[in-house]
Amino acid sequence: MNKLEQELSDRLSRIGPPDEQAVSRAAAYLDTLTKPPGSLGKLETLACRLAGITGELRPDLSRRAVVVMAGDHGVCAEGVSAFPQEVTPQMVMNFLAGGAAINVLARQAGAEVVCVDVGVAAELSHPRLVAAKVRPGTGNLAKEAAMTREEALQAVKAGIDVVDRLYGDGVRLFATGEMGIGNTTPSAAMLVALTGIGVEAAVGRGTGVDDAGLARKRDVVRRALDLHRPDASDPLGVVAAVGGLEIAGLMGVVLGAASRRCPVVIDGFISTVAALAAVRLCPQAASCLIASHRSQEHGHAAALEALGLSPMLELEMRLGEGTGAALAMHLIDAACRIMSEMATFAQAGVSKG
Ligand SMILES: Cc1cc2ncn([C@H]3O[C@H](COP(=O)(O)O)[C@@H](O)[C@H]3O)c2cc1C
Ligand SMILES: O=C(O)c1cccnc1
Repeated sequence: MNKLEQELSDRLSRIGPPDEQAVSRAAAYLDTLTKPPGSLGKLETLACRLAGITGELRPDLSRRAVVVMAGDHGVCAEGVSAFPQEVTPQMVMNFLAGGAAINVLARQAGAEVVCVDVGVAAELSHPRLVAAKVRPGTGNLAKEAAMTREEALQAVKAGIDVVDRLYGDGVRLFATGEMGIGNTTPSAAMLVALTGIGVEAAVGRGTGVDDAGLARKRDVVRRALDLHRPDASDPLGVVAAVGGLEIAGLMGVVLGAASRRCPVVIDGFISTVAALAAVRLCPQAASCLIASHRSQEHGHAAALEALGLSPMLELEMRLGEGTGAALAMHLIDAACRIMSEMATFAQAGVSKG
């Protein structure tokens, strides 16, 4: 085992199961509040999950960050996106200027946006950009490996490092976001490799490719899987062969947050595939995941199902960047406020049934 593998393995060994006692205490407390038992539905489930993750009934999740991992994709050469690759760095600059959808929705949710260059093809420099470029874009996965295993490990580490630094600053709630033109194609390839579902079920239109573009994407995914034959039991090998640098970075965000017992809100298709790969690497990490929404991207429902997650929102969104996750933070706030502000039957003098 080399140094990075050893470091990752040490980190994974720190990821534990949810605190079942805290879950039971939260569930019992919810039943003392002035409402029929269970009547707040998924908000109650969420309050219990937050207790299980953090070990606290009323965790302080006021410091929060959306980590937007950015990377480029060699597979864009196959014509798999409706947009050109230069949009990736352009959008990164938009994130840093505060003008993208994720900036708006994160501001509304009280979250900072932390943008990480883990593999943008162009050279970028900005005081607020986290510079962690592993390589300038992946290889074209239809013809060669997206990256080496060592590079995948470096990208995972970049995600863990960002979480560590933010945790040190007091951040206790994380969300996954990404930017990388072409990234629905490697995400679909990873989903097929990890779950065995059909290519048709995994590949969707991403930014909005037409029927010919969709057929090209499916063909590319088939060719890539034929070429690399990734092993589902080796998630690092899967992300290295047919994944993306920002996807590996998001695996690190999930694993880093789980190792700190912090909830991590999962956004759309790409983020969910990254979370699935992280959970395949470390099944215990599943307990820290909060699914935000179901995106319109064709394979997202299957990815959520593979994780056994039920999303809170269905807003017909298909953007990524962490936008659905930022919106779900409002529901996390709602669940926390229920636990701290609602009166009990005894306090309010309301008769229990
Ligand atoms: C302006 C713009 C902003 C975006 N923000 C996120 N994405 C989303 O679209 C890309 C994935 O779709 P595909 O695989 O079809 O390229 C990713 O960058 C994803 O984050 C965007 C896409 C565009 C064009
Ligand atoms: O579900 C997503 O996150 C998504 C869908 C399409 C394009 N980009 C992201």
